[in-house]
Amino acid sequence: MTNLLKHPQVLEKARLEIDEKIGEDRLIDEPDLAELPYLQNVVSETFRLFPVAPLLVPRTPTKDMKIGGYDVPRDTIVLVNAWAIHRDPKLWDDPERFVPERCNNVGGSENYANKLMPFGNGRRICPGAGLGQRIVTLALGSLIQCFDWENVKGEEIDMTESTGLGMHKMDPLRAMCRPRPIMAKLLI
Ligand code: HEM
Repeated sequence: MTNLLKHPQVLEKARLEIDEKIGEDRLIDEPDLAELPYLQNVVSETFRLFPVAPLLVPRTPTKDMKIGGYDVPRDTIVLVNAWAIHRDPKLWDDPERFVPERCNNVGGSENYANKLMPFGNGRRICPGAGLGQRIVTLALGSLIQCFDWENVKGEEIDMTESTGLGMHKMDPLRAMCRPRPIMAKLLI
């Protein structure tokens, strides 16, 4: 939601997609997500720039090994910096910019699994990845479908990130929302 308020043109595009595909007669539901590729891209691009677990989960190799040319003795604590990989200019064009369109190729020919890893990667990848991605997308889609959103007048959105194992905003988001007509239609 913070990224959407920072980029109103993205919010508008996501709202148009929802209005066109779902309409005003019913609420967005889980099976609809397949028909909402732009909304999915918004979530993927948010996970790229702001991965929930920026260092994934610490792992330790069970035997001596080489990783990326470095000798790593067994039992070493290995951290994968997904945050840095997600912002590596060798992997992404203009990596600091929030551009959901760049995620159009997820699942396509480009090997996203090796560079977009908000749920980790390989054998120990998050088993709840599909569920987690769907829940976040459905929650965001519902907020967009049901409310008009805008910044609190006169307030700049502070994007400073917290430190720690999980990433959240230092300064919680404050935003204004107004119910859209669909709310009156469905609730009354
Ligand atoms: C947006 C939601 C979620 C995010 C961002 C997320 C992220 C992650 C990450 C980064 C890891 C570590 C992967 C690695 O070390 O390479 C992980 C592991 C794990 N996640 Fe999730 N997760 C989410 C939702 C869920 C849900 C809904 C479940 C269960 C229903 C779940 C269950 C697990 C379990 C059991 C592991 C440990 C896997 C292992 O070590 O083999 N996660 N998750």
